[in-house]
Amino acid sequence: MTATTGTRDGQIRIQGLTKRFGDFTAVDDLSFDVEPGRITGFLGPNGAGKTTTLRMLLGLVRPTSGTATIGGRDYAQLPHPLGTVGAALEATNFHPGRSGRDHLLVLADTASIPAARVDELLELTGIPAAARKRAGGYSMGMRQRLGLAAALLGDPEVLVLDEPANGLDPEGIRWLRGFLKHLASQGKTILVSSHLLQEVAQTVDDVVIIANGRLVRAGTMADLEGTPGALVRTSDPEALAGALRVADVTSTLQDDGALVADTTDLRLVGDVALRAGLPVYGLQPQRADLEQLYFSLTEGTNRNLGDAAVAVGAPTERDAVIGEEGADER
Ligand SMILES: Nc1ncnc2c1ncn2[C@@H]1O[C@H](COP(=O)(O)OP(=O)(O)OP(=O)(O)O)[C@@H](O)[C@H]1O
Repeated sequence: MTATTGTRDGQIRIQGLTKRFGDFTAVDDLSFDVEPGRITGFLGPNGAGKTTTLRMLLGLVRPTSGTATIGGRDYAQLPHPLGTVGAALEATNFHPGRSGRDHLLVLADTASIPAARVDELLELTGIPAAARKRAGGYSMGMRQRLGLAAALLGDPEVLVLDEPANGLDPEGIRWLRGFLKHLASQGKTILVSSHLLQEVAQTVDDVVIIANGRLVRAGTMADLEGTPGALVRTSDPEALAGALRVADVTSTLQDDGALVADTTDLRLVGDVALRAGLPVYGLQPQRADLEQLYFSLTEGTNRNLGDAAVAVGAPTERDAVIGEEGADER
């Protein structure tokens, strides 16, 4: 593959990317861009093809067709891979007898990165003391932080993180959010996968949603959430809709009888109702129901599980699947 034209430094460009395993198409003609200085959520149900896409981007799996480039180059063509892209694909199992710090020191040494950088990153990821203990007893959250520190060793302009919030407690998720926002504010390109839109909704600027290996939505989080409105309940919603129209506010009647006015000005809606002599039983800001929206975009597309399992969110067979990967890639 050759360099793609029209891409900027640090921009990820996925174009017509396809991966077939035998008869099975895991990633199907996928195209999207990921921009520097922004956090992009890469979303899809279990088995949608996120990890396979990330592995192609990182040169770990060969695409059947299409390209996945960073700053216009394939991973294999990057002159300084560690300084260009850092990745944490899954919470790695570190050598149990070695400390996390020693693990990073080995990685740093092979890339001629000074040891001081390791300690700097352990501070940044909040594990300076814990990382001196044997990795055998590390929690999932601890392994996630260590994986993040490893990804940042070469101070890369692009960061690719597969389900980084897995295993983090609420405080850890909050910390991760702030940390990623800080890195994005430095101009880094950050691609974060998750199978839950709500988990990343407060973190990401952009979203790329895939299902069955295909793109179903790409855009800003703000666009996905839509324009916020005001949800109002009254005795005669039709009459209130008419009164709002006179005040230049359009509204939509929901199935449950509530009216959603196309404005964030709750006071205006209350005043209009008062002037129309209508009682207000409830008045609140209305935002998109992200869970419902995400479900409607990806409904029934979990390819790792049967339909019943999708409905109850049962654990996945991903580990077994990933274990098989080597066979195909030899
Ligand atoms: N080596 C392989 N051989 C055969 N099928 C594979 C292989 N690797 C992945 N798959 C299939 O490709 C699909 C996509 O898997 P992938 O791990 O990329 O999904 P994902 O979106 O990352 O899901 P998860 O959230 O569970 O990690 C899965 O349904 C899986 O069964």
